[in-house]
Amino acid sequence: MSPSVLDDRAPAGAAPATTKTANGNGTSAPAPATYTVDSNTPLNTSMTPSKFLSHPHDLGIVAVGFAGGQGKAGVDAAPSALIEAGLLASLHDDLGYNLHGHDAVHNYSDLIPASPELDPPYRGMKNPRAVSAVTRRIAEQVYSHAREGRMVLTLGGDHSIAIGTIAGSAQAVKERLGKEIAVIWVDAHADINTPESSPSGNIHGMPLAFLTGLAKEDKEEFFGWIKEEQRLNIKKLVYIGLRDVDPVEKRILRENGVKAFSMFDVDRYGIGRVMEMALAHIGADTPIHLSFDVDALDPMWAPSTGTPVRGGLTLREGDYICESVHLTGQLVAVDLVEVNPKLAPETDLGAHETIRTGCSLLPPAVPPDGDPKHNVNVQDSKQAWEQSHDCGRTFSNEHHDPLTDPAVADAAVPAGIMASTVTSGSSSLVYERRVVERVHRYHWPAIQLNFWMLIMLAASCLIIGVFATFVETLHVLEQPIPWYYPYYITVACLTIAFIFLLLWLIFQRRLLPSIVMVGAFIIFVMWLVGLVVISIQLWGPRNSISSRCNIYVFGRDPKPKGESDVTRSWLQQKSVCQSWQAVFAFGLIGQIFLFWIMVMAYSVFVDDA
Ligand SMILES: NC(=[NH2+])NCCC[C@H](N)C(=O)O
Repeated sequence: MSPSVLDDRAPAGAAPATTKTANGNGTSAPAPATYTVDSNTPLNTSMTPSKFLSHPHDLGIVAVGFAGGQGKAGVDAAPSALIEAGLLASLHDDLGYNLHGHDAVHNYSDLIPASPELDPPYRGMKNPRAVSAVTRRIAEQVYSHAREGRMVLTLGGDHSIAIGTIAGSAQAVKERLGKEIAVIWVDAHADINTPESSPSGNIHGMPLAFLTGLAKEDKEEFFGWIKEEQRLNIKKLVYIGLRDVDPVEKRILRENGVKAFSMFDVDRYGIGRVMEMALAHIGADTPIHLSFDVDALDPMWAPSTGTPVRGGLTLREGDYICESVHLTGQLVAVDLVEVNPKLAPETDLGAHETIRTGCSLLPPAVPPDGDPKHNVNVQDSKQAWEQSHDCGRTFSNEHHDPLTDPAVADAAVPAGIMASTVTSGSSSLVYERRVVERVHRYHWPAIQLNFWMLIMLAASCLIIGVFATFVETLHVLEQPIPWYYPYYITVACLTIAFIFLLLWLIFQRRLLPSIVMVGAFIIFVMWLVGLVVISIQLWGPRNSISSRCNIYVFGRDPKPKGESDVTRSWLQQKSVCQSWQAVFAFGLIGQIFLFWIMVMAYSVFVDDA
C-alpha cells in the first residue's frame, strides 16, 4: 500500500527519538540491539515486485456510493469526499498509476428498490434485496478489473460491499492463477454474524458469513448468487483490530479456528509482530485482499464512522498494516469502507480528520516495476508520499492537530511511551502511543545448520563415550586419571548444551547470530585446548600413544591369534588405540565445524543486517 515508513529506521544503539512522519504524526522509535541499519539505505518505496498482478501499474477503481448495509445515511458520500480530497489525483499524478473505472461514483439506483416497502426484511436482514443486488454488481465490477491482472481499489460504502469485492477478486484470482485468496480484515468488528445471529439486522455485520458459506441461502435475490469460486476459505481469513465482537461471532471464530488479532494482541505484541504472525499464517504464495474498515482505527483518528469503538489502532498502526501488506508483493485488492463524512461527532472537523485518515491509509505505494517513470529517487518518493498523504489539503487546517503541534510532538518520550494531551473542544483526553517493537529477521541456512548440529552432536557424544570408558578403565586399573579426560568430557557436554540452546532459540524464533558467534567462540577455544592436549598425547615427543600403538599394536608381528589372554589384551589395546584415533578425528572435525558456524553466523549477520 503506502510507501514504506520514512522514519522507522534508527541506527543501532540510538536513543529513542521522536520523529515526524510526513503525515504529521510522531513516532517513538527505540532501537534494540538487534536492529541495525545502514544509514545509506534508501527509502524502500517502490521496488516491491508484485507476485500476482500482471499489470501492476494499473489500478481499477470502484467507487461505491452505497449505504444500504446499515442504517446511517452518509457513508455513501465517502467516495466523492475522498476523491474531492485528492485521493485519485494522488494515485495518478504522484504515484503514476493508470486508473481505470475512476470516472464514476456508482449509486446503483437502478438496483435499489424504489421504496423501503418493496424491500422488506428477510431472515431479519434489512434491505436484503438492495444489498444483494448491489454487491452482486460490485462483484462483477471488481472481477472485471481483477481479471485483467490489475490491483483493485474499492472505496465504500459500508462494509456489506465486501461481499461483492471479495467475491469478485476471489473468482478472478481463481480463474487467473488457480489459487485461493486470503483476506486481511482490519476492523473493530468481526462482521461474521449470520442473519439469525445478527443483533441489528444490518448486513454490514454479516459479509463474512455469506462469503465463507456460514450463512447459506439459495434464493438468488438474497445472496444465492454467490458461487463456490467466489467464496472465501475461512482458514484464509485473518482479522486485525477486533474489539467489539458479538457473542455468537466469538463462538464462530473459536469453532472455526479463525486467526484473529484483537486490540489486546496489538497491545501485547505490537503491530510489527502481529503483522509478522498474520502474514506467516497466510503464507508467501497467497494473493491478499485487504479489507480495511476505518472503524478499526481509534475514533480519535476516524471519528466519522457509523459504529465507532474506542480503544482502536493508531493512525500509524493502520498505515503500518497497509505498508507491510504492500511490501509482501501479494496484495491484489483493497477496500476502504465505513468512512461517513456526514457523521462528525463533537467537532465539525471529524469528517475532515476521517477523510485525511483514509487518504493516509491509501493509496497503495508506487507500483512495483522496472518502469523508469516509477524508478523515483528517494527525494521524489518522499515528495510523492507527502503529497499523497496530504490529500485532505482542500480543508481548512486551522484546528489544533496534536501531532503536528511542535509543542506536543517534541514532548519528552518517557520510557518508550509518548503521551500527548489532545484538546478537542472542551474535553481533554490522553493519547498513548504504543511503541512497535522492531523484529529483525535473520535467514539461517537451515540445512547447513541442521548438519552442523548433527555432526557436533556426534563428535561430542563420541568424545564423551571414549573418554568415559578410559576413565573407567583407569579407575579399575587403579591408575591416576589425567586432567584432560574430564576436561574434554566437560567441553563435549557444554557443546551438547549449546546445541540444545540453539534448538530452543530456533524454536523461539530468536536465534541471533551474535549469540551463536560468542557461544561458538568460547567452545572453540576450549575445544582447541583439548585437541592440542590429545595431539600431544598421541604424537608428543616422548612415549607417545601413536608410537606405542605403532610398535605394540599395529606393527606387532606376528599378530597374536587364538583364544588366549595375549590375544585378548592385544585386541583390547588395539581398540584403545583406535579409540584415540577416533577421538582425534572427531576432535578435529569438531574444531573445523566450530570455526564454520562462526563464519556462518557472521555471514547471516552481515547478509541480513
Ligand atoms: N462493519 C461494521 N461497522 N460492522 C458493525 C457490526 C456491528 C454488529 N456486530 C452488527 O452485527 O450489527
